[in-house]
Formats: sequence, C-alpha cells, structure tokens
Amino acid sequence: MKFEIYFCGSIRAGRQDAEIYRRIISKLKKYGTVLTEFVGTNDDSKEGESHTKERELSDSEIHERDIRLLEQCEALVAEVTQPSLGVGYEVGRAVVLKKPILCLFRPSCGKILSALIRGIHNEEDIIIKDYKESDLDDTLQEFFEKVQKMQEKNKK
Ligand SMILES: O=c1[nH]c(=O)n([C@H]2C[C@H](O)[C@@H](COP(=O)(O)O)O2)cc1CO
Repeated sequence: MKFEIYFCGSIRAGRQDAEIYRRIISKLKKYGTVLTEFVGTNDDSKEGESHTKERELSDSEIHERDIRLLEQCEALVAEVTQPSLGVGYEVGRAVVLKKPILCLFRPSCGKILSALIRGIHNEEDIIIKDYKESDLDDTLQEFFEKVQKMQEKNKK
C-alpha cells in the first residue's frame, strides 16, 4: 500500500501532543508518503523550531499550500485530541473533497470531542476512533485496508 497521506495535528492551538504526532507519522510511513510531516517534527520552542520554514510563509501562503496538499492526498489522518481550529477546518474541507478520513481521539485526556467531528463517523470512509497508542497499529492497518478497497472499487 502506497498512499499520499495528509496528517493533521494542532500547531498554533498548542504543541503538547507534538511527540505523539511524530510517533503517528512514523507509523503512517508504512502506508505511503506523509505530505505534512512538519506537523510532527519535534520542537522545543512554543511555535516550533520545525516551523522556521512555516514562519517564512504568510498565513495565506500556508492556507493555499495546505489546500493544494489536501486536494492531492488520498487519505487524511487527524489527531484531534488537542482541539485546533486549523485541524477542524482541514477535516471539514476533506469531507467536502470526499477523502477517506481517520480522526484519532484519546479519551484518556478527559476532554469531550466536538459533536461536529464525532458526528461525521459513518463506519465506511469516515472513521472517528477513540484510541490508545497501543491500538494504533491495528487501527491504521484496518483504515488503510479500507482505503485500498475503496480505491480498487472506484477503478472498476
Ligand atoms: O503554520 C501552520 N502550518 C500548517 O500547515 N497548519 C495546518 C496543519 C495543521 O494540521 C493545522 C493546525 O492548525 P492550528 O494552527 O489552528 O492548530 O493547520 C497550521 C499552521 C499554523 O496555524
């Protein structure tokens, strides 16, 4: 399986889960190319050393680049535990673009996921999954098998 994958995680809404994003991205590489690897790059500074390049771009350039990558991707995986306007927007745009979507939420954080995210689950091409890191391998495998099947069906 070799897909182009758009990964979403909080940036300006807080970098507390950046290390988890990095670990998810390294698992995603088994399934293809991660178009937004910078979301998981480890950083010490508040906005992130890894975003030095991002800082060279204007907000509208970041938005244009991300929409282009969203259109290009074959699947979107979002870590939605840390609430982020940018991630919510990306998920909404991916719904409109009819991309397969996997949203990953850790209930252990004590927060309650937005109904506007949990409510898009359809058991088919949009999966909203409560997870623990120990479940990730199985969850990703299951999701990308679905994506593969959908692509094969669409080719017929
Ligand atoms: O510099 C950036 N680069 C970028 O690609 N994004 C995208 C990717 C992330 O999945 C998402 C994070 O949004 P936010 O910054 O609102 O938490 O938006 C967001 C920012 C900063 O808002």
